[in-house]
Amino acid sequence: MDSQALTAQQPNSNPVSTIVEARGVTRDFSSGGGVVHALRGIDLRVLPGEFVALRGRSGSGKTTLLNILIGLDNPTSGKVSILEKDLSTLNETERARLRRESVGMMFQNAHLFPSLTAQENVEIPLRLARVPGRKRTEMALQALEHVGLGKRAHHRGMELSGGEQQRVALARALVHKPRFIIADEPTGNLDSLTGRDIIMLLRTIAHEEGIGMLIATHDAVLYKAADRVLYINDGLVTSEAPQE
Ligand SMILES: Nc1ncnc2c1ncn2[C@@H]1O[C@H](COP(=O)(O)OP(=O)(O)OP(=O)(O)O)[C@@H](O)[C@H]1O
Repeated sequence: MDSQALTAQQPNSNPVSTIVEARGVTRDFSSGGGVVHALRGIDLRVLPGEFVALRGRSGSGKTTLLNILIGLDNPTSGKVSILEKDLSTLNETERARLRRESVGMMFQNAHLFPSLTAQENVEIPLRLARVPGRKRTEMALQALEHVGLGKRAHHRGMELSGGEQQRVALARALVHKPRFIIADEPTGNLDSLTGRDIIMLLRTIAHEEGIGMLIATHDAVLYKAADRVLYINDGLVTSEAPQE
């Protein structure tokens, strides 16, 4: 492994008590001559090994919050830390590096390259982190084994079922051994049984590997499986369901 790939793994070994924290986070957008207060003072914390669901209606601010929590967008006010590092103290390059090294992401769509094999898809973040070829292959195969897809490693994205594609996406999110996984509706395109398998897999991995996971979802199975459910309503997060 080259020196850059080695440095890429170092932050993942520091012990921390908090994976991600938001304090007083607001986000205003200018829109049509007015201002939209998308987030209105959000406080939350995800601890190592916690599997947390984020529940909220369309337009409640989930995507805005997720983007801010991984430093893809800036809050209007308030503070966000990942692995106890205040994101406002990092420049764009440092944030991108923190994401590459410590954050895994999943979405409703697996976003695989259809003509690449499962293994090649999982190797993509390792290529970005400049992990050399043989090590890359070893890590990708290990991640695919981990999600129960060792036997599909050489199948192309387009030859896999929806559930298998989402497992490949999970292997890709896990391959660089992140500390924080953020997911936006990861079971949204799956039938309920396949969705349940993915949820249980995510939960087991969070608990066994101490990865903090925050999953925005409308999936009732996920609310039940979660260690905690956070509710987002009109730009505010609470631990109690809001009054309908
Ligand atoms: N770039 C933007 N400019 C103006 N308003 C925005 C922008 N992005 C989001 N908003 C507004 O902020 C609020 C929260 O949007 P957000 O996309 O975070 O909601 P969401 O909970 O993710 O919704 P969904 O579940 O439908 O994806 C909405 O009122 C939205 O219209």
